Amino acid sequence: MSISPPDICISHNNNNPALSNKTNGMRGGKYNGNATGPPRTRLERLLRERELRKFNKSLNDGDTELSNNDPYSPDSEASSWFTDEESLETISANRCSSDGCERQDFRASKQRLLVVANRLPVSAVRRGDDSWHLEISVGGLVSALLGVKEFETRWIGWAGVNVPDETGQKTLIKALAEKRCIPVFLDEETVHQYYNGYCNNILWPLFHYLGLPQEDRLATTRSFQSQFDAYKKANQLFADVVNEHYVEGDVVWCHDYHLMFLPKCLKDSNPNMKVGWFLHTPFPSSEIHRTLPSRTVLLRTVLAADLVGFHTYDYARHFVSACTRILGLEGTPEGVEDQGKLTRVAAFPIGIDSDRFIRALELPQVQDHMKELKERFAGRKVMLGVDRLDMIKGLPQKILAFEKFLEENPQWRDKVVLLQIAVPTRTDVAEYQRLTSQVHEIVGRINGRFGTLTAVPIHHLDRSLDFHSLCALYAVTDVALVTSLRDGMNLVSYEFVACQASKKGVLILSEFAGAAQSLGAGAILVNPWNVTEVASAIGYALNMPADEREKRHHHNFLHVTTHTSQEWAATFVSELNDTIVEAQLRTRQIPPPLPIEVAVDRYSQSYNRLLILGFNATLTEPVETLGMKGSQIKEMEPKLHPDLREPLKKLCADPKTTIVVLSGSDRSVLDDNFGDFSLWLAAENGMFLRATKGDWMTTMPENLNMEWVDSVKHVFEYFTERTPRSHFELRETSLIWNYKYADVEFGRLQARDLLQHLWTGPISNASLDVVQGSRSVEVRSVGVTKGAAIDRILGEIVHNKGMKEPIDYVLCIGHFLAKDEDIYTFFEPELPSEVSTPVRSHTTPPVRTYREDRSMSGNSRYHVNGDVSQSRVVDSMSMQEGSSVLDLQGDNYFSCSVARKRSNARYLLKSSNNVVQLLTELSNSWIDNMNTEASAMEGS
Ligand SMILES: O=P(O)(O)OC[C@H]1O[C@H](O[C@H]2O[C@H](CO)[C@@H](O)[C@H](O)[C@H]2O)[C@H](O)[C@@H](O)[C@@H]1O
Ligand SMILES: O=c1ccn([C@@H]2O[C@H](COP(=O)(O)OP(=O)(O)O)[C@@H](O)[C@H]2O)c(=O)[nH]1
Repeated sequence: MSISPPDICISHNNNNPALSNKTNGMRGGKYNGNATGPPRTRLERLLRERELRKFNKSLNDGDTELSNNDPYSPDSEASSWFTDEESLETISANRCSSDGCERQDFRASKQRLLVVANRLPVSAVRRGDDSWHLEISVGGLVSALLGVKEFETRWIGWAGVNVPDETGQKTLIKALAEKRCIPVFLDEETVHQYYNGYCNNILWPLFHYLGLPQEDRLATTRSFQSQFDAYKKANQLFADVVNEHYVEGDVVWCHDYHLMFLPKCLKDSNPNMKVGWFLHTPFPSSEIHRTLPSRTVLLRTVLAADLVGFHTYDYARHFVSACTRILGLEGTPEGVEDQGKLTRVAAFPIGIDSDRFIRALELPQVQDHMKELKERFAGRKVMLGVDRLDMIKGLPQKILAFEKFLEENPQWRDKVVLLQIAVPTRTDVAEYQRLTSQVHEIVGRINGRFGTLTAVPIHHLDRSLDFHSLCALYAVTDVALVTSLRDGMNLVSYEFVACQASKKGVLILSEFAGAAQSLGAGAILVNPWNVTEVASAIGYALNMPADEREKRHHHNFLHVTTHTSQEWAATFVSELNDTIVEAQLRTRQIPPPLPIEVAVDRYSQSYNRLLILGFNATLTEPVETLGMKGSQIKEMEPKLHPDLREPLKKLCADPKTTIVVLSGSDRSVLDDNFGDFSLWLAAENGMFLRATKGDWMTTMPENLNMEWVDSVKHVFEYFTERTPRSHFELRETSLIWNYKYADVEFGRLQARDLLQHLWTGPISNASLDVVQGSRSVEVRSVGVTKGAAIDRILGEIVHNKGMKEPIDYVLCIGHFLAKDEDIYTFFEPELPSEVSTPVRSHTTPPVRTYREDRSMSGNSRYHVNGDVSQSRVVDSMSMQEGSSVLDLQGDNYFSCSVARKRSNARYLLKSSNNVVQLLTELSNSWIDNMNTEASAMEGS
């Protein structure tokens, strides 16, 4: 195959093709969106990345063909998992001289990838003081990652051995460097507490639904803290090694439950590092995860990553659910959001390097081995199990099901054999030792029961096989039996399918393995706990007609050969790169932090200031975790932040400052919290107003239609009854159903249902706004927004105070719903007139100017976008004729969102704690000014 030089140029300096706009010239790129411009959406970017990968693959295929005569070729005798990778590098270097620079450029642009996993692909065995033997490690994580060749990869991990001495460490580092591996040295005690203890005795069983250790529960409880400390310490050691080897632009890919702390450790030392985390085991239902004493911290540390991946959609869903239920965070279709920061969560089903298995079957030594096996088991059907000797693999259940099959089908007793490869694993953990004895005991019993002098029904091997023996075994098998009680994916099932192109044997697969979601259509799915069901599946498989076997095999073979480990890694890395691009775009849309000094300085230099303050989440204490804690009842009644009392009092006492608390809450809530301050209260989104010294008055437009209330109330009552811990409030101008203290997910489902009811029923013809908060649904009459109310409120205040000077400073801060953000634009001279809001009905256009107009009648009116506001006519004779009520001189306007990063406000304050700081500084600046003025007076 010849490959013409590509009309594609990948930037040398930029490792991420998604970021390079030079890739646009790609020939035949269907997804460029626009032929020359950069892709605009996330999907466009990802599709283009995919195209690019396909193109790169075609280049690699060219290399493979060229490499057939190469001594390092994967097909050659010298083939090993490492020489595969080395050969690619060698070929690339060799080709440079003959093939010109472009190919060299392509190679140079390979993304550097740091794979960080507890286990290195090789385990080290010490042969002497300075000599080491390296053995391939067994397990799906290693198999899959060794298939990944598209990147310039370094692997960081533990070599499975304690190396206390300096000579040993130095020589091992050198030996591993040849395999592109970098060791993390863990001492014996750390391995005991971190790996055997916390990882394999606590997290592993829990994530596989086996619960926390039951036996010797007290001892486990006592040792929990020390094991967890060791876990954190080990994760930090991994982070230290990553930091040592990290080069800017690298992608750091952390793997598995051993390293849940790692993303946080890495981001703490370098927030710009691209960090992904992938879990190879299941992530259990949040109900299981909730039992873990360190449940909160482990979720938080993982969320520090940019991208979090799982084998299946179910695991991803469970993780998001744990984050919403346990951390009280927002779960979105893209991932988990915390204060505007998104951690993307998605499913990336792993695969195998299928070509490697298919090619291996052609090798003479594999063919010879297959021949031997066929002769050895001639006249008998071969059933195969290949598992690490782990309780999650359901070995006792598998063997018992086979026993039942033999019991019920005597005609098969001398016609079938079960070959079970049981690879010893985690042998220092007591649970695994017990399992080994149990399996041996059952196998012995069955062989004694059904064996003859010349043959036994079960051949059980307590060891691992080399790659070629395994391939031969897969190829001669009639029925593979995978009965995991839970399994992240299970690559053995994939490998079996890859090796069955000629035999087309049957796969019996546990429905609790991740692989059931991808190979379920071709396999016979079973519940491994149901021994009777598995026994009858064995019978069905052994008797299956050839055409059915072929169909089933074909289906799975297609999947295994297209969803490869290369594809898996490339997709993950590409999405990780894109997540960074996306985060940068999002960051650009977030308002900058409020420059508090400037805001205070301008405040102190102005003469007639207006402060508009929201209440909930602005003047109240921040609530860290919603929905899980015992203090919910207290939180249900919003209370003024205690640290705000003093500054607020001082500000109220300043004659140059007018304060309005503008809230969605009803009047009694504002009365309770602010009754003893001297300020203005605007309740129910500004529909009611009072100076604290006076009575409530309404600012409601006169023709507000409230006929809808009863019918909406019925719907709200219905949903409140059916959603524990939800409640609704009936206000004069709106109805709000709140599920902030209910189960978040159930609340959200109910909210969806409720909206459906409303839109198809009571409000289908009414002129209403339906405003969806993050945990609430509010129905309001059209025109009930804070922005719409502010002109009426302002009119009243100007009139009431007899203001003579225009307002020359406005500070407007709140945690307002998008619908109410029209308050910001009311004062904003620059913004475009369209404000996006998540409501159905038309919103009042934002107001650009606010000025008195006496030309229409004897009374003054306020201009709204050039039109005259119909809502209120104010007699403000006190203001000079024709003059503006507002004179903000451009920069004396500070609109500020509290904790909502997606906002039209000019600035952002992180939480109400920052509001405390701001108002304290404002109040002090006034006192400072007074003191200065007093001493000036004294001086004169
Ligand atoms: O390193 P060990 O403690 O000896 O254990 C071996 C590996 O076991 C687990 O493998 C998982 O990863 C596979 C590939 O994604 C998946 O198919 C399988 O279902 C999982 O059990 C473990 O997650 C790895 O970290 C271990 O290295
Ligand atoms: O004697 C053996 C038995 C198994 N394996 C490999 O171990 C991995 C097992 O992965 P799987 O995902 O099935 O389960 P895990 O052991 O990772 O839980 C597969 O790639 C097997 O090829 C091996 O190399 N030699």
